[in-house]
Amino acid sequence: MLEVSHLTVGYGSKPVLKDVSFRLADGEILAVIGPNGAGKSTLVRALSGILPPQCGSIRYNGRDLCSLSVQERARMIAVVPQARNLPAGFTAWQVVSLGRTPYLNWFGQLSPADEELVREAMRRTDTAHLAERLVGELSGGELQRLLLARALVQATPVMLLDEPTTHLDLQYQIGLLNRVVEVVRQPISGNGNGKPHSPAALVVLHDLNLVARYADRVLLMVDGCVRSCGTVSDVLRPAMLSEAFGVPLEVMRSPNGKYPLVVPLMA
Ligand SMILES: Nc1ncnc2c1ncn2[C@@H]1O[C@H](COP(=O)(O)OP(=O)(O)OP(=O)(O)O)[C@@H](O)[C@H]1O
Repeated sequence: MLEVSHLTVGYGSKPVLKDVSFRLADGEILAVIGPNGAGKSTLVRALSGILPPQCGSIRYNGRDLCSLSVQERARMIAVVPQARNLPAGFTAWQVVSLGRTPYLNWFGQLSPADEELVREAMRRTDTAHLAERLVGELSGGELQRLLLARALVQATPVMLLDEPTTHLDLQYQIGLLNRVVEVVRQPISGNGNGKPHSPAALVVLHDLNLVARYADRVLLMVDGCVRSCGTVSDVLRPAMLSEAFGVPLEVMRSPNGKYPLVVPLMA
């Protein structure tokens, strides 16, 4: 269980996240939504350890993440970032292999088991055919899938994904989120003790209909604060969403009746 309590974080002394609290259970997908500038990426940066808390705490199973070494944290939290400053001269295989860095011995070489994990993650993310390609030659969508593969081989109990569908076409958006669901429900082992472990996934998403389809719970942020946190039907309410996003929105049922469908009301 990841527990964020009364977290206040900022750049310099000015707080951006203010008194943010929520929980994320193992095997759960929590979608973080909110308007531009609400603090979603700042939350990902804080959870990944880039920004230290000004107040409050971030704990996993009671352990304060701020007390961990860089290597310990890398075994705890994997990030699929929005920015892709990947070294252009690396092959796709090398980039995915970097996910095993926190587990490598002093010589820094992948074991046959590590290589098998890399192959499995590349199969699962439909990137196996790219293994020998240089990342500088790949499309945004291909890079996004590689970054998911890298996070998978890191085999951490918590995964943070910051707008992972941004550069993907509709087919790959659905494919990527299906894979996140698959990993959360049927994880791969590789965390050193050989036991598969269901990670918790926090996913920043802008598309509210993908949120409705894929999230177990939703965290709505406005102006650095938690406006609402709960199930999809608790949070995807027309009045609350319209106020948060500043446009009138209606929430209907999808044609198959299974999911809420968020529709902007155009004048
Ligand atoms: N490096 C930085 N230095 C100073 N302020 C920053 C920095 N990065 C973000 N901010 C500010 O923090 C606030 C929250 O930004 P953040 O990127 O977390 O929002 P967001 O919800 O992820 O937005 P978006 O949906 O546009 O990606 C904004 O006011 C932004 O200007």
